[in-house]
Amino acid sequence: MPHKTLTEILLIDYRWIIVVFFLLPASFLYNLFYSVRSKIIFKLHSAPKRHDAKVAGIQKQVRQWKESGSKTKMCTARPGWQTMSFRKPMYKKSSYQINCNLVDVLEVDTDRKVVRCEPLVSMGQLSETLAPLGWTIPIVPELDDLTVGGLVMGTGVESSSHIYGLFQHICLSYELVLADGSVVKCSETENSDLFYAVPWSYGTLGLLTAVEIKIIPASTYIRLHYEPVVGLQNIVDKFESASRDTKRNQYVEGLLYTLDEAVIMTGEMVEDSEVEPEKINDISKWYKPWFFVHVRDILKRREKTYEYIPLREYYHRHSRALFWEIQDIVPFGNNVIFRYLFGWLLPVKVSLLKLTQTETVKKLYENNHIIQDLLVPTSTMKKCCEEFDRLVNVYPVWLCPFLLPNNPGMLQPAKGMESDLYVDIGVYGVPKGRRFHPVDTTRAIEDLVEKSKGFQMLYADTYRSREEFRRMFDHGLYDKMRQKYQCQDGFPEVYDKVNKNVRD
Ligand SMILES: Cc1cc2nc3c(=O)[nH]c(=O)nc-3n(C[C@H](O)[C@H](O)[C@H](O)COP(=O)(O)OP(=O)(O)OC[C@H]3O[C@@H](n4cnc5c(N)ncnc54)[C@H](O)[C@@H]3O)c2cc1C
Ligand SMILES: NC(=O)C1=CN([C@@H]2O[C@H](COP(=O)(O)OP(=O)(O)OC[C@H]3O[C@@H](n4cnc5c(N)ncnc54)[C@H](OP(=O)(O)O)[C@@H]3O)[C@@H](O)[C@H]2O)C=CC1
Ligand SMILES: CC(C)=CCC[C@@H](C)[C@H]1CC[C@H]2C3=C(CC[C@]12C)[C@@]1(C)CC[C@H](O)C[C@@H]1CC3
Repeated sequence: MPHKTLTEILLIDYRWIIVVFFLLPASFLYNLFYSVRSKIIFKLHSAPKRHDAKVAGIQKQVRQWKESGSKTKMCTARPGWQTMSFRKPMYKKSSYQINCNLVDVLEVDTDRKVVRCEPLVSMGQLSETLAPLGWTIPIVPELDDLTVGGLVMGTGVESSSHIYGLFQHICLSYELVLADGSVVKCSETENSDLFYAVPWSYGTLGLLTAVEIKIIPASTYIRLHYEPVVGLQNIVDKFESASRDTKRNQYVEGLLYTLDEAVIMTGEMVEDSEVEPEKINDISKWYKPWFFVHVRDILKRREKTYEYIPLREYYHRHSRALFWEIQDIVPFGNNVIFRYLFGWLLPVKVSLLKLTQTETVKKLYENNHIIQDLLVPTSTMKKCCEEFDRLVNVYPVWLCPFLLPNNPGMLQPAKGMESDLYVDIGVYGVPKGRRFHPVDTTRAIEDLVEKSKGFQMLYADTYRSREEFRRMFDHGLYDKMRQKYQCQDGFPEVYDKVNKNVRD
């Protein structure tokens, strides 16, 4: 690397100074402000009254776009640095941006078992609203700042997905503003073709304005069992059998620490009366070790054990360490002194990290880092883990099972007519293999995923060509919906929003 300036040294080698002294306090204040605001708005019940006016505002903007000659395509005005992806979308600059300031939980209907919310509601905000009422959505993707809109239009997966499927599968209806400015509601029974086409459409069929999501009763604690397993075949067998045992295991997750060693975690909600107080672990308390370190210690001790974790803390267990990505930015972040002094300021907001990363840091990540989630049938899990080990050799690896039902839409299960059990293999970190090349290696991984009849999560870089992309994702229904709702002028195709050339 050429000679670095003092500013570069500060921004790359000592990025933690910026993070610890500026970004952490800023994240804390930001979260505090919005948490208080969200509570007040929810208590006042003012959001539902304002929702229709806000939707009318979006319709007005779409009509203005039409009147201005529909020259460029539309997208939301949410700035690229705020999104939960390593990249900034470049198409935003040249698109007609529609301001969708829809940030509130609208209604919790415990009779119908539904929560209705606006698309910018975050997972942290939603779990914080529902938990005190004794309810939860069945799948809570773990990073606090993931939004309902992003998870519907992209996808969401969590350790309860082996029962409930992906985030789209717990959604009951969507309200959208279409390219002609009209508002439409779709569900399994109303405009069902549109309902099935919306997930993975990345805002290219319409602008999402509200989502109804199923809710289930929530306990205060979950009992989490940790089982260290040695040998890849044993790991795969244990993971698969745990995932298929949906009666016993409400939550299943694996952390693979080497190709041969993993901890498989299974959990269930428990009544307060079942909780053994001496076995409670408040894992998100500021002085506690990061979750993946806690689990690694259990692996080192080869200790089969269990503990009781407050439900919200379990849901957001990977937020504080951004899975394990924060260790590259604040290497001493898990040190006990740091945790006691600054731990309470975590998690740092991904959006602020993105906003303050310099071009050099971005290039460093681009060339020496991988962030990918590969969704493959569990029958191919062993082969995929072996190949990812050969290609990138990054650990820990996140293993999260999910059920893929045979619904119409972009994702078709490998087995054709039947729903299938899949696994999300998440590789995040610095590849140790000397052979790593950002494009060639990612393409090799993508080829393997395609051969395995799997899918790539699209918040991450994709180097597929348009044809390869269309082979991975079934565009049959999507193309029909784009025609039916005259999207050609209004919105780009999914590929034109997610391919590497339109992301910086
Ligand atoms: C662009 C953008 C715009 C937004 N606009 C709005 C808006 O206008 N209105 C709005 O309401 N929200 C908005 N949000 C969402 C908001 O900023 C936050 O993401 C959200 O409110 C944070 O909620 P949280 O309490 O879960 O987060 P945190 O800051 O993590 O938590 C707050 C409190 O919960 C505790 N806590 C954290 N994790 C756990 C856990 N696992 N278990 C138990 N306790 C825990 C903490 O100790 C803390 O006391 C916006 C987000 C974005 C990205
Ligand atoms: N556990 C998990 O499941 C995790 C999931 N993720 C991924 O992160 C992404 C979500 O991140 P987040 O920051 O919340 O979302 P983003 O802002 O990244 O939005 C994702 C896509 O959804 C579109 N979109 C969002 N809101 C609307 C709306 N109201 N109307 C129309 N289109 C909309 C965006 O369109 P536009 O470009 O026009 O704004 C964009 O194409 C998903 O892709 C998800 O798969 C990441 C980490 C963990
Ligand atoms: C559980 C699933 C499905 C995905 C988890 C993905 C996360 C690990 C990544 C999503 C966005 C990523 C970003 C970073 C680290 C990894 C993620 C949190 C950075 C914070 C890394 C440092 C850069 O400077 C900014 C990145 C922003 C996005």
